[in-house]
Amino acid sequence: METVSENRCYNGVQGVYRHASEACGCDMTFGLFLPEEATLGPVPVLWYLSGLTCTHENAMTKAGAQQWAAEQGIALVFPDTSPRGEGIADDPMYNLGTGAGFYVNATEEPWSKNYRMWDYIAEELPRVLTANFAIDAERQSICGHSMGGHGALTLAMAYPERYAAVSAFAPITHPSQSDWARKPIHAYLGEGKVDWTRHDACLSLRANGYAGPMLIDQGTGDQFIDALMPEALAAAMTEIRHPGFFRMQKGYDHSYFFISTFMEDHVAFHAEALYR
Ligand SMILES: N[C@@H](CCC(=O)N[C@@H](CSC=O)C(=O)NCC(=O)O)C(=O)O
Repeated sequence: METVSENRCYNGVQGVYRHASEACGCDMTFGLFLPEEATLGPVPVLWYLSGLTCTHENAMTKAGAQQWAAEQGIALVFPDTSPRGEGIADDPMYNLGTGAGFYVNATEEPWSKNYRMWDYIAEELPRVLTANFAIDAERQSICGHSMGGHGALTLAMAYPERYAAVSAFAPITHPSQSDWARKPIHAYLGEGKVDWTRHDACLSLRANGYAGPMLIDQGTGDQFIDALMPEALAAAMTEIRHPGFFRMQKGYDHSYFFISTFMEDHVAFHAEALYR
């Protein structure tokens, strides 16, 4: 593993690292914030899954999460959103290919060789983190934004024993019905072949339930709200009587100004679940 950079940050270290990924068949870069407590022993970790067009860098530099994670003694991991680089399949559309892995294991050509973001996030990167850093694999929690909110919700619902809690900022809630997500997920997994109970949070919630803590923030001024379908997740949560928090935040859009405004709440929410 290669250290790309390390900067002191809120008494901890904000690092960027690169490693050869087996799951994605290429080098992958991720950001990792380690609080001061990591110098004494393994610390809990909060995953942040980013949205369309993002690299590991967007949330790391714009979400303002480190100060709250430092207060709680929690590590933050900022993975990339897709495999990328020379020889990796891509598409001119911003919601397919580079920056748009949608947290699935592609089965269709030309994507299946590299686009295995589900395995990368659920299997490979956790191993890399615990082998190289003071991270406690028994205390993980997960959040995300937009496409990353979809990833966080579906992974948390698939592995309820692994993640202490889930939260999302403006998640794509119902990808089987969303103009943003249906087409790319069909490209990766094949139209008519998608197990939507695994890759659609609303359908997963209805099919399998989810007992963990859940916090959703959605801006009322979000320019992409039609594709995100917050009403679908609110309905699914209500139907299964999930005791989660679903907050419509007046006037907020889809940007990192929205995310950074509510990041303190999300980190505190995960800390409560991780230290329970
Ligand atoms: N290219 C599109 C949308 C780009 C965009 O808004 N991306 C969001 C995530 S959207 C859902 O997954 C984002 O986080 N961008 C990075 C950032 O730093 O803001 C367009 O331009 O309309």
